[in-house]
Amino acid sequence: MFLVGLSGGIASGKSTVVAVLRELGCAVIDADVIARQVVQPHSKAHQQILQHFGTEILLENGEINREALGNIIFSQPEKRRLLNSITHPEILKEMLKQVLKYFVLGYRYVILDIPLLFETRGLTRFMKYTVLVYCDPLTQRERLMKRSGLAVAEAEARISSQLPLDEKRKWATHVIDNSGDRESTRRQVLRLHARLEDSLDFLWARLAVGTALTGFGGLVFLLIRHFIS
Ligand SMILES: Nc1ncnc2c1ncn2[C@@H]1O[C@H](COP(=O)(O)OP(=O)(O)OP(=O)(O)O)[C@@H](O)[C@H]1O
Repeated sequence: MFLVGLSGGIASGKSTVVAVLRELGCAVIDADVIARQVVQPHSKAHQQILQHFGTEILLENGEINREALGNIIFSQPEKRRLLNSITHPEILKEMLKQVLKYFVLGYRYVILDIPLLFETRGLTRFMKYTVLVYCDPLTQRERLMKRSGLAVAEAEARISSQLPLDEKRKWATHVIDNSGDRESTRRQVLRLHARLEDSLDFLWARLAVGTALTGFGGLVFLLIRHFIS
């Protein structure tokens, strides 16, 4: 099995692409969903966040007020680092669990949908391939304005607060251009899926685990034979 990182920019079409991949039966791990799960009440991260940020960042139902927390870390970089040091290990642990689940289930590849994949260089090291869901700047702005009911200036401000898609494009091994209609995007996703399914890269992980299990089994066998003889 191998890992494929997927990312894009605001309103570039990640959800649209992921919907097609899920429809094809692909294994997709959504980092955003996991980031929400790991801070649910009674979790380790929830308790640590409370310890460091106080009860004022709680909603009435006990959940973390993401907007309030977002405002704090936006203006205080050291708080952002603190929050990341609490949540990132938990997110990675959960992702790893899900990757293992899909490995056991026999999937050839797993897609990790990670919003800041290209900004977090350390992560791309673990990906065999990286996919950028691209959209030309004008279309991206138009779709964002329509979807979120924003004025031109607001949409531009949100887009320019991110690393430009043309910059991310340089880092991606595959690009899905979602500037056209949905059908064109769908065709590109089908082609990409076919290529990834046909790739023999998945064999390396199976071979490595197979070799390790055989080695471990052999060791156990030798130990048993040693102790009963
Ligand atoms: N090919 C397309 N043609 C027309 N509209 C599209 C197309 N792709 C996406 N859209 C629309 O553009 C908007 C953004 O798409 P989508 O939600 O897939 O992007 P996203 O990258 O997941 O966004 P975000 O990360 O900001 O939530 C949505 O309203 C969606 O319906």
